[in-house]
Amino acid sequence: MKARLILEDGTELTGKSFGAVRESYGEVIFNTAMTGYQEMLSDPTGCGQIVTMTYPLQGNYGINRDDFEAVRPYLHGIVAREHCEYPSNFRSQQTLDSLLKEYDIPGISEIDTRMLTRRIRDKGTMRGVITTKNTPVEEILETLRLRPAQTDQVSIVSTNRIYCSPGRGARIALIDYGVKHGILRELSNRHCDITVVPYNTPAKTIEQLRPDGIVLSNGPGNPKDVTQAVETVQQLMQTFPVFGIGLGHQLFALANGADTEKMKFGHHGANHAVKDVEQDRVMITAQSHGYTVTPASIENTDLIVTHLAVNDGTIEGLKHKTLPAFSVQYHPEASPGPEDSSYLFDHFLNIVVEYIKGVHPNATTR
Ligand SMILES: NC(=O)CC[C@H](N)C(=O)O
Repeated sequence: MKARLILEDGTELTGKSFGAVRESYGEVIFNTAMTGYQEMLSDPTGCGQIVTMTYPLQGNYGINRDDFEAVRPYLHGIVAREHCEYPSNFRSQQTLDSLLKEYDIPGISEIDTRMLTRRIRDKGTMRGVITTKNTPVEEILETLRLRPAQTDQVSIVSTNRIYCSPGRGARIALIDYGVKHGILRELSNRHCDITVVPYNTPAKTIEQLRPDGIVLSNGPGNPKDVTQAVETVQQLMQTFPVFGIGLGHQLFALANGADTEKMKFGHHGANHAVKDVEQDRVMITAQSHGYTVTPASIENTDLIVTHLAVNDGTIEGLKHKTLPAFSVQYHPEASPGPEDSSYLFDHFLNIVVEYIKGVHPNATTR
C-alpha cells in the first residue's frame, strides 16, 4: 500500500506502508546507528518522534524477546530506505512489521533517506505526518500548523507507581522519566537495590526510602516540560549522590540554575564521539537528544563541564563543584551502541560507597 511522509516545510515523499496503517504525527528526526532498530524503537526517549533511519536496510534480523528497552515501543513512526519482510537471525521471533502492527505504529519504506536526512540537517528538526490517506497536502500542512507541540511525553512513559528491583548492594532511587532497561541492567549487574519511582514523586517520599544514591533517568521531550522535577532534584542533591543521564542530565543542569535549549537537529545514533576533558580521552557513545545545556548559562553556577561532543562542541557532561553529583547527556548504558562509557556506573557507585561510609561509618555489608 502507498504511504506518504509530509513535512511541515511542504516536503512530500511517497513510499510504501509497513507496520500499522494509521495516520501519525510526530517530530521527524534522523538516527545514524547502523544496527539496533529494536532498542531504538522501544527507547521511551523516542515518544512523539518519527525516526528516519539513515542505515538503508531495516528489519533484516527481526525482533527478539530480549532486546526491548521498555515494555512497549512509544515511537510515532519509522522511516526506512528498505524494509525487510523476511528476517534471518537465530534470535528472531517476529518481524519488525508485525511488531509495529501490534503496537499501532506506522512505518514507511522506499524513501530516499539520504535526501531526507540532508533536508533535516539544513532546515532543522521538523514536524511531519505519515499517512496512507489521500488528503491534499495543503490540508495536512494546515492541520500540522494548528496542532500544538506535544508536552506530556514524560507522563506517558513514566511508571505510575513505585516498584522495586531488589538487590543486596547500594540502595538506588531511580527517578523514571522514561527509563531504558539498559540503565536498570547496569545497576542490577552491580547488585543495586533499585527502587523506581514515578517522575512526579516528591523529594520527601524519595527521602523516606532512605536511598544511598539517586539516578535521574533519560526521557522524552523538552526538560522544561517536567516542571516539578527541578525542585525535586534541587532538594535531593543537597543530601544524596546524584547521577543524571540524558533528560536527567538536563534536569540536573536546570536544578543548578543553568539553561537548556533546542538543538537544530540533535544527536541520535550509536556512533557519537565524546571527549572526557578531565581525562583527555575520547569515547564513542550512544546518544538520543534534541535539547542541550546552553554553554553560557553554566558561568554563574556551581557546575563544571566534564564532557564535550567532538563533532559540534556541545556539552555532554557536567559535575557539581562541591556536591557528589554529576551527569552525562549521552547514554552510558548504550543499548544499542558501544559500551565505552559503562565505567560511569562504577564511578557513581564508588561515590555512593563513600557516601555510605560518611553516613554509616561501621557499614560492612556493601
Ligand atoms: N537522551 C535523553 O534522555 C533525551 C533528553 C531529551 N528528551 C532531549 O531530547 O534532549
